[in-house]
Amino acid sequence: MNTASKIMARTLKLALIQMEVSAVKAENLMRAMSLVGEAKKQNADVVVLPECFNSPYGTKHFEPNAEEVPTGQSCTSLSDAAKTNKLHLIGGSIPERLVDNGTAKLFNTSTVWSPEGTLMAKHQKVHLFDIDIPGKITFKESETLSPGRGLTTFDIGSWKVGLGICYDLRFNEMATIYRKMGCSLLLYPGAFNMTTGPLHWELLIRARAVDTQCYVAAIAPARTKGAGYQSYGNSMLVDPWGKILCRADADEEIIYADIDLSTVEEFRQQIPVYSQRRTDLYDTVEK
Ligand SMILES: O=C(O)CCC(=O)C(=O)O
Repeated sequence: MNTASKIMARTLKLALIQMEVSAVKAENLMRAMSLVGEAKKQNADVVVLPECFNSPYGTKHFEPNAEEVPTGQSCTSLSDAAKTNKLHLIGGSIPERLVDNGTAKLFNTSTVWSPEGTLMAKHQKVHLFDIDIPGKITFKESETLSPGRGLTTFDIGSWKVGLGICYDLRFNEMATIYRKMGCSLLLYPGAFNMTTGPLHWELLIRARAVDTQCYVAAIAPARTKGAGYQSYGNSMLVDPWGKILCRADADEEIIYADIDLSTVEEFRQQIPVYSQRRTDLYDTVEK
């Protein structure tokens, strides 16, 4: 996109990078940057990395890999990659260290970079992943992370984009509010696991798409043999009809799809559920 068309772009080519993540941060950063370069060669306008792309996903990895935003090493790499390749880059997520009222806290944070390399937005995961399925998976992000306190949108061309991280995908109220704020595309870097992934990942992504009448993309790390947390993978992009436009399997892969604002507008016109809502009987509160 040139500068003029960027302002009004109604179609975008998205690249979702389902990358393999190792325990070595420098390796992950190099790998991410090289995959962003590969996506650029395929003419991607918007590139999205997975949740926790700079370190393995797991509570013991958050503190040693945490960085300040936007001055840390991972943000510097993301800014450079966006600027070098002249594209919008959503930096999956990283563990963020932030001193809040004199107390150091950690967040699971996604950063958004403009083609000039500037930080456009950051989203701190709002809903922490605390679950307990006996004999299957127990995970408590809140042991080490603090929850974000706000929702996050940003604009690319004519698109308003709503951002969430992984467990945020389960909360339809958040997606509904993004729709009410004018979003047409929702992005969820995420890393579902082998218990919840097979049953819920596709179901939730398609449900959020049909409910909000938005394009929805979810971007996972590749599944790595021997890793403590087995990512389900299966990154995908779904259109407002709930149709899967592209989908990865478990391994490292970049998947691509074109999105068009006309599809959003037509679907909303043809099945106009938003104007048919009985807000006299119910509503989603937007504070
Ligand atoms: O909701 C799930 O099943 C998985 C969520 C998750 O892995 C996360 O929030 O990082």
